[in-house]
Amino acid sequence: MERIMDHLAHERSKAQFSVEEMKIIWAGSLHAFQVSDRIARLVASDPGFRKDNRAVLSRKELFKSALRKAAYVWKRINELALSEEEASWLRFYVDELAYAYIHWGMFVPAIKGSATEEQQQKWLPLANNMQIIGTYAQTELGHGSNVRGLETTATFDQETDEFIIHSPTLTSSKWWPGGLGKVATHAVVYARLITDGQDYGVHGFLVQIRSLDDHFPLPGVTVGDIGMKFGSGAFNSIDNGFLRFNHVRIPRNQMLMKVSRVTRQGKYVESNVPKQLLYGAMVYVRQIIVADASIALSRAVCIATRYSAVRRQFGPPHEDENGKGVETQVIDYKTQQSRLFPLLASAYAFRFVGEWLKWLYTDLIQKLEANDFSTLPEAHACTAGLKSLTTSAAADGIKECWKLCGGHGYLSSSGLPELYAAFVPACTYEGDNIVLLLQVSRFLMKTISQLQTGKKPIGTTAYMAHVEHLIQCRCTVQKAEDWLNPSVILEAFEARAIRLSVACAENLTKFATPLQGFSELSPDLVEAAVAHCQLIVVSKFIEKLQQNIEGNGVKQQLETLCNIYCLNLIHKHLGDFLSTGSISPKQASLASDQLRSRYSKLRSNVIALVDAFNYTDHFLGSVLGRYDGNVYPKLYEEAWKDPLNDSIVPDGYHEYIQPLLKQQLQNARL
Ligand SMILES: CCCCC/C=C\C/C=C\C/C=C\CCCCC(=O)SCCNC(=O)CCNC(=O)[C@H](O)C(C)(C)COP(=O)(O)OP(=O)(O)OC[C@H]1O[C@@H](n2cnc3c(N)ncnc32)[C@H](O)[C@@H]1OP(=O)(O)O
Ligand SMILES: Cc1cc2nc3c(=O)[nH]c(=O)nc-3n(C[C@H](O)[C@H](O)[C@H](O)COP(=O)(O)OP(=O)(O)OC[C@H]3O[C@@H](n4cnc5c(N)ncnc54)[C@H](O)[C@@H]3O)c2cc1C
Repeated sequence: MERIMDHLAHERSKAQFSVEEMKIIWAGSLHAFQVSDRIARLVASDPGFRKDNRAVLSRKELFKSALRKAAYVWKRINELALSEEEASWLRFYVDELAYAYIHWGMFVPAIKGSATEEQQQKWLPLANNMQIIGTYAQTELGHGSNVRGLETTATFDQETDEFIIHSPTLTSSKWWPGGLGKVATHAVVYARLITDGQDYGVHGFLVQIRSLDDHFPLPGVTVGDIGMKFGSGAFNSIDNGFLRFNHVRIPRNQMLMKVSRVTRQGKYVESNVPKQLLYGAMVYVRQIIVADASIALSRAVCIATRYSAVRRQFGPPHEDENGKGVETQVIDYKTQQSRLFPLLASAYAFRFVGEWLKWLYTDLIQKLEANDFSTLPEAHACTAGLKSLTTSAAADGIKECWKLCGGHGYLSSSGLPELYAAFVPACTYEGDNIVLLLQVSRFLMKTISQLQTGKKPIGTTAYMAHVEHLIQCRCTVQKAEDWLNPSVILEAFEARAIRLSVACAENLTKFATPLQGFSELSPDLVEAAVAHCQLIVVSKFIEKLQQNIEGNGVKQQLETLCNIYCLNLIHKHLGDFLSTGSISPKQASLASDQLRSRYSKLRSNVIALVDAFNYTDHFLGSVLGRYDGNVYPKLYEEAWKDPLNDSIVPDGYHEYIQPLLKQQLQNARL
């Protein structure tokens, strides 16, 4: 036991940089670090937030436990008079999915984004004080990605000055909204607005669905839970629900009227803001999900890295600090490094691009307030594309981390199966990842076509202004060290991205209609979108390194991580880089040489680099990822806690095992 604890301490002593300074870089600022650190400790030390083994709880127990914690969170927020920032850290570290995620993450933002000032004044205090609990009811049984295809109707009745909300078919039943099944009292419902016999498409409506007295559904409302989801704990603490309306009436002023409104006379009036602002809550949440992807991936990487330093298999006998013969730490196997270190680098890369995206979103909101809608298409493309890229990579990365831990990774007590099950739906919710990449490609094709009209591309597409150079430039790498030059890396990624996009644009012209072309070429368009999004991540990582980064050795570690992130992408997408002529086979081979050498450089720092995430053992929830590396005794202890070990002889022995054994013994004696 002592030996293992000493082992991680030895790993930490090898770090070539200041972990405390890196913690601040990871958190984003000294202030962010201090607040999150304080709240993380507060949560970890409060028995009310203890994490039971969720995998062994029944659905009802799990759900009730999430309700209890959500209520306790609210109590502590009020008792401690926490600020909004502190409250969201508290919810984050409690780490139990519950209705509050949708209430705060989607219901409140939808009201803020789509309601008029007057409507906000009425509804926000109710929501902020939790006098009502809301959900976001957009998806239907028959329609998820295709929002324009939603079937629920909101028909204006001029006589009573009301909208009649109705589910005309089974497929129009709302299906999936979190917190809807058993908790929410209200919902922002997306429905087709019909007035004067005309269908004006999908709009948002605030609808009360349950009584605030006895919690029963209101007349005309049928509501329930959609059933168990993948993974034993994970998302099953949330009541994703179904919802059907039978001519439910709401006052006219419960239509969210910032984008357009219906007058007392039933006239549909558009405002001067683009209709896409109705989708504002999705842009907001996609941006948060990118940050969430870096957190989910970094949790898994932290577990796999610490465990890989503890776990020993094979190898020439080494001597430990006490001169005792020991096997090789699995982290020293080059295969382990080539699977693990790019994930560590990705966690950092996603953190920085998430930080930038938060800035882009804040900037968008400021511009929207000043009636400047010019950056909305780019914000949509960036949030959609980066949500897709980072969640797909994080979900795959978490799964890889579990395999990196061998058999023990498959145990619930490793924390990895639940982390995976809880995170993998991020590839689907808030927009299916492929559908979102197709949105990015549409934006890219539009940008390329506008180049011919002389319109200057801005923001993340600014590189497209150099199309002529990027189409024909040759990569200048001659030796492996040349790959450490950021401008060389950037140009290779820009060349690959633009060449894939231009090829798509040229191929699209070969089809009878753009629609047909988009359909036939969609796999290529998705690849072009991925290349563009990877370029954004790469360029934001490089930009981060150009900032003033303080702390002993911190910048050097980030440079190594950035190199690993970029070179590993080249390695993984070699087909793209070679087929577009962005690099040559010889340069590809030099990139691989450089990548190997970066792994060696990083090796002695990896434990400290995961320590910089500053995750408490409570938050990590993993025996394998414990800070002290005391894995084996704790695994043994956890095994004893399994309900099957409550009794020596299992329930069922007398019914099923004993008679069987007896019968077989008798048969043998005969
Ligand atoms: C909730 C808390 C979050 C915190 C996260 C943290 C932790 C996570 C933990 C737990 C998470 C818990 C819960 C998860 C919640 C999940 C909630 C949901 O899933 S809500 C439902 C989300 N649904 C979708 O995302 C549907 C996806 N589909 C769409 O978004 C759209 O329909 C579309 C595919 C993008 C558009 O298709 P279409 O081609 O029909 O486009 P139009 O509608 O005609 O649009 C035309 C025009 O508008 C542009 N545009 C589209 N979307 C947007 C947008 N959001 N913003 C700005 N602009 C947009 C589009 O590009 C077109 O432009 P143009 O080409 O110029 O005409
Ligand atoms: C855990 C979880 C929580 C959720 N929470 C909420 C919530 O709170 N509120 C809410 O309203 N919704 C919620 N959703 C629903 C979610 O937003 C939808 O599932 C999502 O938008 C995808 O839609 P879909 O399920 O209809 O998939 P589909 O669109 O049916 O996708 C199925 C397949 O078709 C492909 N596909 C679809 N369209 C195209 C296309 N045009 N081109 C190429 N391929 C295509 C997709 O790539 C995918 O492979 C939640 C979902 C999950 C899993």
